[in-house]
Amino acid sequence: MSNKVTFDYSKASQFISGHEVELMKKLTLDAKEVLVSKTGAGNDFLGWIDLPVDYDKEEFSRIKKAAAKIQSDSEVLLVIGIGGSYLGARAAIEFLRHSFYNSVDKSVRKTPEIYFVGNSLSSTYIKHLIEVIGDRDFSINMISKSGTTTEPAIAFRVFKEMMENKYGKKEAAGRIYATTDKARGSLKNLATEEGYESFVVPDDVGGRFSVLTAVGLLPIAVSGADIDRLMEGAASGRKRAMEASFEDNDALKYAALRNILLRKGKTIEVLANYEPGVHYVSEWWKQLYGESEGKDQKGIFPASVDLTADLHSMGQFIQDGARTLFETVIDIETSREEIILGTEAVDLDGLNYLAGKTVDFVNKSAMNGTILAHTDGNVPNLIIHVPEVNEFNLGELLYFFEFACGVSGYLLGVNPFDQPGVESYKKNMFALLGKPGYEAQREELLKRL
Ligand SMILES: O=P(O)(O)OC[C@H]1O[C@](O)(CO)[C@@H](O)[C@@H]1O
Repeated sequence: MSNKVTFDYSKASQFISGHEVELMKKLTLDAKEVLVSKTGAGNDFLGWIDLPVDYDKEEFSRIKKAAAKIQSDSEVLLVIGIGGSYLGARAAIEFLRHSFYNSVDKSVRKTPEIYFVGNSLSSTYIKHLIEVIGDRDFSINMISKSGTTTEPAIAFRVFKEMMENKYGKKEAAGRIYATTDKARGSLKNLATEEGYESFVVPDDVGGRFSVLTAVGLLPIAVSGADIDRLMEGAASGRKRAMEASFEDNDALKYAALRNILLRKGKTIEVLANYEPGVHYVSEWWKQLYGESEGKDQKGIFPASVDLTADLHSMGQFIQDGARTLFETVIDIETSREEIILGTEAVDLDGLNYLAGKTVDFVNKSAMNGTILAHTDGNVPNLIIHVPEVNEFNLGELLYFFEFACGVSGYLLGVNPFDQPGVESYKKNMFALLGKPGYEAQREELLKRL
């Protein structure tokens, strides 16, 4: 067992031969060169590559100070944001902290409850969250790179009003933290006008690559996780991705393997986990790969399953449905907690054969059995081994996925750093809402409804 996050395609050997990897190696190394020399499409959005070793130290220490203040004066933190301004923080907190973070006793958690909002337009969700906050002290971290995204802007309007009613405008301003562009956008203007403490999403870091900026770091720090170790892990992931030869370079091999499989008709990648705490890492990964690669009528559709739960729902399809899938399993090698099964005097549930074994042994047996079953069902299985759950390993894992994504996008022949397709629904929504400037589209759409 390695003490690093590693990529393993040994279980896919019946689907991919050595010479295919050899042929893809050259293309992959070329794609890596395009990425690191910053000569490819979207090269003005490559600030994430060096972030783990070259970040704003002054801002990093302000993030820690702000986190300490929120921990000391708030029972609840609201994190308002969507997509890349939401998923990284949630992924990290759910991965690193208690499975029942918000409901476990404060003496165990020791930090504020953290709720995410502004990632839907549900008035029910917002109203219920207002009830959860009740009359407790709270702070807001409003996150939007553009500063104009509708979902978080709507939530912010509601919770800003709630906060100003509770504390008055001046004290409320001291409880609102804005993470946005350094100069542009309505959120930046509002923050300057109202005097909110502000953190920057660098111009050259796109939303889905921003988890290691203040976007992710402030909420993660409030949760009590160690952001220094997170950055150290990412720096280690960066060193390996930038410097290792192809044979020792897990990020490059992952990019190569998924593109070999795509060219064999495997157009869907299912990211599978066996730990509920990994669920939001998959959600973050789906945006990373979906927005980066799904364009020009190309790409691998990123899907995810939480196992073993989904073996009892989606398992049938993975085993036996259309053979357009490959699976990438995130294997958390060492469970954070251990439960040893006891012996029953009368073996009514028939589980005495497992007495003395750990629940994680059962989980790993399910995982290993499933990898073989799905492989037998002609679903190539790739595996990412994570030795244990900690900040360092998460940093390595996040960077591994980001670097592989950039390389994979260039292998596919797309610009991995834009997302033109997300504008279409926005235009229609603005037209239907009656936003000034959208009058002509509104008439057209109303006729079609
Ligand atoms: O941080 P912002 O500008 O609110 O954007 C949130 C998300 O919305 C998108 O722009 C898509 O509309 C994503 O790329 C981004 O992560």
